[in-house]
Amino acid sequence: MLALQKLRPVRHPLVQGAVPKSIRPIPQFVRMAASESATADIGLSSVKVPRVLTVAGSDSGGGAGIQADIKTCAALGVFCTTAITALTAQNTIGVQGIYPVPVDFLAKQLQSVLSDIGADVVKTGMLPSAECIETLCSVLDSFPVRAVVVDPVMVSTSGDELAGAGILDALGKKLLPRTDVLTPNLPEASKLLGGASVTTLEEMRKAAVEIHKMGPRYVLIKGGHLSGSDDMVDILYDGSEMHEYHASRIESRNTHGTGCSLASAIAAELAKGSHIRQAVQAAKEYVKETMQRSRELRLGGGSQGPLNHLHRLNHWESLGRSHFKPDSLLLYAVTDSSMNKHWGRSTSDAVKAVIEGGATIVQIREKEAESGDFLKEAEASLKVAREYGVPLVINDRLDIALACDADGVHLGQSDVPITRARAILGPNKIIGVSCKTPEQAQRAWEEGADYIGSGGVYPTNTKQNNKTIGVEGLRKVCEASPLPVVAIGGIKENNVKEVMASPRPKQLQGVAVVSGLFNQPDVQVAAKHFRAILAEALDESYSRVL
Ligand SMILES: Nc1ncnc2c1ncn2[C@@H]1O[C@H](COP(=O)(O)OP(=O)(O)O)[C@@H](O)[C@H]1O
Ligand SMILES: Cc1ncc(COP(=O)(O)O)c(N)n1
Ligand SMILES: [Mg+2]
Repeated sequence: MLALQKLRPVRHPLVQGAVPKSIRPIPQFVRMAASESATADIGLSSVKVPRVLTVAGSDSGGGAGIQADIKTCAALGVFCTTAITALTAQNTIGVQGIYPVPVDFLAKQLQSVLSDIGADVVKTGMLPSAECIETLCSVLDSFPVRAVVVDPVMVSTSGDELAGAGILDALGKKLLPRTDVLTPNLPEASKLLGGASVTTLEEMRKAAVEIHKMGPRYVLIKGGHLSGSDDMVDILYDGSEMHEYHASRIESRNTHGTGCSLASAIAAELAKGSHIRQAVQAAKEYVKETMQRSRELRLGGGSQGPLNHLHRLNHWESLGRSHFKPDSLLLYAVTDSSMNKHWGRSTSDAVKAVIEGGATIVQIREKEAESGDFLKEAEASLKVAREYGVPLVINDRLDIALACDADGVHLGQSDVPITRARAILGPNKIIGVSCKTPEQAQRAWEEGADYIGSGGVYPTNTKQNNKTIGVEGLRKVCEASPLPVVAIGGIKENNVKEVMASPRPKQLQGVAVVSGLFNQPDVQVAAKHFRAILAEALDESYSRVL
């Protein structure tokens, strides 16, 4: 039984002297306030849940605004109430419309929450007008809270204006003196300083000192807009000391709402009782982890994708690929009909033998055959692969892949664009892409590929004028995106271990082999050899880790 905590008397405007008519509370609030003390009298225990009230705009796209605040608070174990200042129509492309909420209705929302549930910390986001700021300040005077975190949202990451002219004056005169933590991004810091340049670390430090003079107890200048820097550093200034919070830049299209999420995470940590510097550190960690876990999220077609705030509760990235398992890239058999003809076997026989030897995925690759023959070969091979439950993809030819309902397709850089292939094949087919460079890998990921084939790692004669990238080039491609990677090009029994040696990029899943499997008298035995060598290579790296 929780010890009955002495409930703070509800400080209600009616007992606090005159309150401007525009925000005089409606009588029933008085009853609700009284009921809280009634509960205390009959001894009901109550768990003291940390509470944040967010006063911000609604982002229809779900990534920023009160949506980001609610999810961030939920992820951090804090109860979040809301007072909506504006509705916005926005998505991953930008802001298409803003509808400010009438300020008297903003006042009603604030009173409803603060006169009943109350708040430990208030966090503000989009405040579209000076009247909105004045209304908030009046209510804060009547319902004081432990801390006020202000994210001075004026320009969204997508570059859209989110606050009307004239709010700077109200912000400076009314809200900043009531602010405990102010969290401007670089464009917002510049706006607060009348357009001064805030684009370097040194200028961030100077801005923190100048903005601190406007009244906030702490200023946190966020460095997410630092261009050309791999260090996403934020600077916290308390009037005497500067504290820097560093993080490596995370390459991701999903950065919408990062600022809102950082500020609401700070508010949540303060509500849980952290000191400001601990709160900022914890919030920075949360945003970094959330960005990392959101990289693979693909929602919307614009460049401003949302974060997966509740990534600790769900693992969408694996859901997104239920049709494809990265470890199926372990031994990737690429058929070659001329080799199979040379050894007197059909492609489907070769497919059966290589799967029985341990191949984990098969690619039917035909550069010469007529479409009709290619389709027949693909259908016969697919039938075999389906019997063993091994995925089978078609090289280059989207039409053949569609015609035989293959499990997917493998595209070269000059083939049908990934987005078109995805639009045609749908979300449940496998799309692999050949990539030689980090840029190609980044693009493959952003456009929705499931895996990357990278090489040629070694010189090969199964593909004409194929630039060799070496193990180093392979690793650069691996590290450029979260996509699983299979190494290809001149892979033989005697160099598999070099390719798979540890420390190995976590994206590298296996090797693709052509002549090492099919220019052999016995395909099944060849596949078994590759599987044995891979097992040693993986075991070695595992044992080395141990
Ligand atoms: N690409 C990135 N990689 C790592 N951290 C980032 C990245 N972009 C922003 N951040 C961090 O996210 C937080 C929000 O910063 P920022 O994006 O500048 O705010 P806003 O969303 O208001 O523009 C800061 O802690 C910043 O350092
Ligand atoms: C309703 C609303 N509030 C805030 C932001 C800023 O979000 P960000 O700058 O992180 O994209 C936004 N885009 N929409
Ligand atoms: Mg941002």
